[in-house]
Amino acid sequence: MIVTIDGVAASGKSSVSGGVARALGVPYVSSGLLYRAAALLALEAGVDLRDAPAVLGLLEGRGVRLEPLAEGNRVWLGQRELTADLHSTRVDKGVSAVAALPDVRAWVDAQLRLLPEPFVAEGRDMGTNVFPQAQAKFYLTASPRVRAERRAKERPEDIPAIEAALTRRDEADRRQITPAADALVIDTGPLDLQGVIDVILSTLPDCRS
Ligand SMILES: Nc1ncnc2c1ncn2[C@@H]1O[C@H](COP(=O)(O)OP(=O)(O)O)[C@@H](O)[C@H]1O
Ligand SMILES: Nc1ccn([C@H]2C[C@H](O)[C@@H](COP(=O)(O)OP(=O)(O)O)O2)c(=O)n1
Repeated sequence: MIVTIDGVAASGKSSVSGGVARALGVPYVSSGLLYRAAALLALEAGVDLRDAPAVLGLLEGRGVRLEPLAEGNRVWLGQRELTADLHSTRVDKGVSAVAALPDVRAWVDAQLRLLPEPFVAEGRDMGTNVFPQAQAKFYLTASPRVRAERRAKERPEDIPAIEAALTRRDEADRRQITPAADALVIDTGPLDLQGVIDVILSTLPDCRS
């Protein structure tokens, strides 16, 4: 069983996926962390974020691995854990450039398709491109202001700066942010986290374990 939860930046994908996955008793898979790892490695190596062969070389040559645990995803570079470094403002700024590279997307997709079912997968194109066969698909939205207010609790910048950066990233990611035709689109603006999780679980009665 695969459930996909896609959506725009800071719409609640990873928190909601974690809650849904816990309720189902399965792991969740945070695909964006692999794009974030690609950006972090390129930034650390001083590689141009648009240089596909160089970025791919960093990913393939150095053993980047996603560990999709039920309690939270971790990313490893050999023995070094990258997880804590993946949500910095500089990675936020650089990640769309590496995510636009078709070779990097193909590498991420291949990693994800190797994972054993069942799981909840979250990102941008889980329901459209990576797991079109998923049993249930959701797409989370919220206005840039609502998302910025949520993110302001996790980032040092103020709400207008975060809102501007989110809007820029929506624009940069626009190719990847089309909901699957068979996804249920949920505006999370009026809902709290548990409210979103409950909407999803209420449509999944047969998938509960
Ligand atoms: N429906 C919601 N109501 C209030 N806060 C939320 C909601 N969904 C997510 N959040 C909070 O917003 C922030 C961004 O959520 P996150 O799951 O990281 O989003 P994404 O994975 O889409 O970037 C987190 O601090 C999270 O707790
Ligand atoms: N399946 C995916 C997941 C993420 N991406 C890209 C788009 C985003 O700008 C970055 C980071 O994604 P992530 O889900 O971690 O970012 P947010 O938490 O939504 O801010 O990666 C993608 O292109 N395809």
